[in-house]
Amino acid sequence: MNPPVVVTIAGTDSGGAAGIAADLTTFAALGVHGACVVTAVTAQDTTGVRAVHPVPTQMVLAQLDAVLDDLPVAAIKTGMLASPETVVCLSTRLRGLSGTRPRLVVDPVLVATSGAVLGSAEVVAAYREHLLPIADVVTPNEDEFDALGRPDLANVLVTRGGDIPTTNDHGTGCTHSSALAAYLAHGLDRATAAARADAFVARQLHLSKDWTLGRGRGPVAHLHPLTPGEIA
Ligand SMILES: Nc1ncnc2c1ncn2[C@@H]1O[C@H](COP(=O)(O)OP(=O)(O)O)[C@@H](O)[C@H]1O
Ligand SMILES: Cc1ncc(COP(=O)(O)O)c(N)n1
Repeated sequence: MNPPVVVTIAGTDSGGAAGIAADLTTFAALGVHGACVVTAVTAQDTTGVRAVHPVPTQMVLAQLDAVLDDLPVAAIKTGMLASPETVVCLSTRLRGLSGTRPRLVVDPVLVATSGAVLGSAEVVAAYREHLLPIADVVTPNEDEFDALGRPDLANVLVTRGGDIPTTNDHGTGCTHSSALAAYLAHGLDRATAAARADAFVARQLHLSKDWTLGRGRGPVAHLHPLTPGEIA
């Protein structure tokens, strides 16, 4: 039987903690086929974001069209969108989809765990006007919820850390929204999918809580360890 297909529309993180790396590894863990549309390349590590190179909006749309024209997409997750043009054009493309619309999870990546601002005021305005209204679920953290002007919308699910003591939490927001999209693609309702996504992130945070990778906020684990004999 075919696995459900989920697309992430997001940026890369050279440190492998957040963005596309987090999304595709989460999809693989949760039994969905992951496709990816890259919106920006970041030079980033556990201590912060050094540089951002946005992918031109036409190239973002070309990637998305290639996926949507060929694969039966059950769900889409958006992460870092990098430019207001990308937010607006993407929203128009998604709104115009015919047939059964994929479930849409919008993680409005505006502030990184390191504190770096990843979305300008123009990006915020474009989210509010174009993307939030068509999402099934929007998953801002507290800072992003504030940046968006605390929208009073039924589809907004504000995420708030948790009680696992760890500094290895870089990539948790991406992992959480990807897990939510994967569970929706499997057909779960929103409340169940959200609860399962919380549990999935907690499991991964447990795996990485004692790691000492990098000098800053280390990565949440993307591993799903096989037994030692299966690995090497
Ligand atoms: N320390 C933690 N303990 C348990 N769960 C956590 C922790 N940090 C994050 N999570 C889980 O990850 C989700 C996203 O976390 P959040 O800190 O809001 O993400 P980000 O700030 O990276 O966007 C939370 O809703 C929660 O389910
Ligand atoms: C490319 C990219 N996408 C998203 C995030 C946010 O992730 P986090 O909130 O865990 O820093 C990030 N730092 N980089």
